[in-house]
Amino acid sequence: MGAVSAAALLGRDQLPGAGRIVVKVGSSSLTTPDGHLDPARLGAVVDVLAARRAAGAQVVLVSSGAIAAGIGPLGLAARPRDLATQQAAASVGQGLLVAHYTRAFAAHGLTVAQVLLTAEDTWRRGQYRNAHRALTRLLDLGVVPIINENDAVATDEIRFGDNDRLAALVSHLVHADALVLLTDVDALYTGPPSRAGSRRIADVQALDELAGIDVTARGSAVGTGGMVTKLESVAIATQSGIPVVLTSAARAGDALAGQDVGTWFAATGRRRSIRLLWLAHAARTRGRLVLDDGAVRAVVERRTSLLPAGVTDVEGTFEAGDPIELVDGSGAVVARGLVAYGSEEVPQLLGRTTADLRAELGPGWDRELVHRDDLVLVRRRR
Ligand SMILES: Nc1ncnc2c1ncn2[C@@H]1O[C@H](COP(=O)(O)OP(=O)(O)O)[C@@H](O)[C@H]1O
Ligand SMILES: N[C@@H](CCC(=O)OP(=O)(O)O)C(=O)O
Repeated sequence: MGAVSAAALLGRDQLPGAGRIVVKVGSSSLTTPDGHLDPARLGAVVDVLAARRAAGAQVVLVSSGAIAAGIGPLGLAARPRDLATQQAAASVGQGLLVAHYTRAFAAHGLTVAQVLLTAEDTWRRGQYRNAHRALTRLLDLGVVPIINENDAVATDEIRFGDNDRLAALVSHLVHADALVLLTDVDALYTGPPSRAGSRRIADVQALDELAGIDVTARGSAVGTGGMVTKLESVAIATQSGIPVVLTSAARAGDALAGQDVGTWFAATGRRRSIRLLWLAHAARTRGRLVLDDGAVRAVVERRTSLLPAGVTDVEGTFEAGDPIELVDGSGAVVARGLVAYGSEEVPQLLGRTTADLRAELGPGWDRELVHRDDLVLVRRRR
């Protein structure tokens, strides 16, 4: 089966031929407003995916809904806001969610697997390899993996919170041919769908075309990121060569059949490092390094590593390997990177040449603060 496509799908009409797809379905498409699973709507999504499996495609399902499905059984009045209660609700809801999926897929003769991931599992090398190996083996065995974030163990700092970006990283992880984002609106609109005059956007060749559209309106009471995180997900996928279709769960069948529904986002880039995609679009940074003008030019124009000599200040608390921001003298972010030292070690290095540091502190202290392979530039608004 076409695990790694030679070339990206060029349009929605090629979707029926996709060999491996990742489908993400949001909480609002699976649950009732009073915090219970809606077996009819869940079953409708499963019917569409099972048909796709029967046609020979491999399908990975990224399903939200654990927290929303835990609200009713726990007798909560609304979606909890604090992390501990969210984790409790997710732990209750996740079991119910997978029980429903297991039954619904079994009715089509299909076996499912539950895979719970944290953000780090999608980009840290060791975890990434394990997740990749497990998922590809499951797909080869004909299983439908059902992925969710491991809400019960993810802390506030490392948590995605929404599954949109997780789905894009999973698409990269499994070398998907396409990502399908299913939500409670049938497409991306020029403004909030409820506002008169908002129009459906059918095709997006490059995300720059979306300047000016309004995605700020909050979504459903149970969903998390609204359209903002969906567009971040689209950026991650399309920039690494994976096209995206965004539509409603009710239109999933039509979308997978290649019909003119939803919004099609063309692939714009080629497959690239998942670590850098995560760093650019999904990582929560832990601190900042302030760069002098020479260091900004070196990093931005000459794409060099960041050396301690060009850094004037350090903010925040972080450990070696953590994501941080690189800012210029005015505080504008110029890049994001994985820092090679902890924040407690940095002050003694500032403004010093690597030769001085080696002479005074010893070998190992002359390494880059942020290596160029661990840097992504942030486009600055002029
Ligand atoms: N420009 C827009 N086009 C379409 N939907 C939008 C737009 N701006 C905001 N939204 C909202 O985004 C919501 C979907 O996000 P969300 O509730 O997080 O869904 P899910 O639970 O499926 O992840 C829609 O209900 C819609 O009201
Ligand atoms: N992991 C969480 C996902 C949170 C969530 O609501 O996401 P989404 O509906 O995709 O915006 C859960 O299963 O509840």
